[in-house]
Amino acid sequence: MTIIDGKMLAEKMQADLKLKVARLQSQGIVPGLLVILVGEDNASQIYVRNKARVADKIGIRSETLRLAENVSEQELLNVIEKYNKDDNWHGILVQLPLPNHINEGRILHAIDPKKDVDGFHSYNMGRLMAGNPAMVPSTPAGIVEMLRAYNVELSGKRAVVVGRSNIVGKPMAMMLLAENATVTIAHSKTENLATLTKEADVLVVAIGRANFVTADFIKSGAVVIDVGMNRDENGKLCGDVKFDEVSEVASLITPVPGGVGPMTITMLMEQTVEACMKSINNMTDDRRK
Ligand SMILES: NC(=O)C1=CN([C@@H]2O[C@H](COP(=O)(O)OP(=O)(O)OC[C@H]3O[C@@H](n4cnc5c(N)ncnc54)[C@H](OP(=O)(O)O)[C@@H]3O)[C@@H](O)[C@H]2O)C=CC1
Ligand SMILES: Nc1nc(=O)c2c([nH]1)NC[C@@H]1CN(c3ccc(C(=O)N[C@@H](CCC(=O)O)C(=O)O)cc3)C=[N+]21
Repeated sequence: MTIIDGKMLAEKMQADLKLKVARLQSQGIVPGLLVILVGEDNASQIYVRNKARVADKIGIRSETLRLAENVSEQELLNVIEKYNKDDNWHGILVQLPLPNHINEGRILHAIDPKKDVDGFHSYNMGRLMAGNPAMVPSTPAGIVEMLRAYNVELSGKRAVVVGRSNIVGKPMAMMLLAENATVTIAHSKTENLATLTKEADVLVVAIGRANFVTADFIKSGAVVIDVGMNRDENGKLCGDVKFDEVSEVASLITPVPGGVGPMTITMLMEQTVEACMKSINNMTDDRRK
């Protein structure tokens, strides 16, 4: 069994990105990422801090806009509109979850699809579904990168994705399909879940249930990707997969921490740089017109 080292792969990609950003900087261009955080959710605070740290390391200018828990939907929409128009910011990200009084869909739709570095706008979701992706969600994109780096064959293989959220499960299934895997999506209503997952050559678990997936869910030699970010009964960070026993059955497995998480952040940075480069090209195109 081999442990997929997401942290190391992420650091390697960050080093490449840093060079790319340095080249842009030498032309006087600095990619900018604006993160909007509403309220005081503990986990969100940590993720947002991690994003800012990685952005800084790569040379991306980032700012975290902190809004009060009770900010109105209209105020948040106004803020987004302001940054949509501001050419200094190439990426805009609204950290999820949002407080209940705010309609998440309405907020995500307000972000200019060109600046939607999370890939959550339905325009970008549609592009992914149509097989012509533009901005894509960073978690599944990072997983595809990891599978590629570890030479995991996907074409013709059985892939099972457990979880059907718009930010992980659904886009993950689309990306695996694009790699010619035979894809099944499972969720909380799925019957005989372990029988289904036992057929998977590649199993992606994104449900948010600490240590839910045990060795009896796993086909011998399967590749297991654990997206979960949970706290166990001792408050320790853990995934959706019981690592100790599943790693005995799997051929490749991601750990938590050090697996999917660092890749998520890195892909977000890559899309920010991408958005910046595209915006420059568009400006040049406009001048040519
Ligand atoms: N490492 C990273 O970069 C990231 C980690 N995460 C983590 O991944 C996990 C999932 O996140 P997210 O997709 O946003 O979560 P959501 O809560 O939005 O979705 C969870 C999904 O899991 C399904 N589910 C829940 N319980 C079960 C069960 N017992 N059996 C089968 N399916 C089940 C739900 O089914 P149904 O639809 O029927 O309710 C739902 O589709 C969380 O722990 C989150 O913190 C998330 C994003 C990035
Ligand atoms: N608009 C939006 N975009 C997101 O991408 C987004 C979001 N909202 N809301 C929440 C989820 C969750 N998420 C994680 C990112 C990094 C780690 C990460 O870096 N994890 C580290 C450990 C972190 C720690 O020590 O706590 C690791 O796995 O090694 C985890 C989870 C992004 N999300």
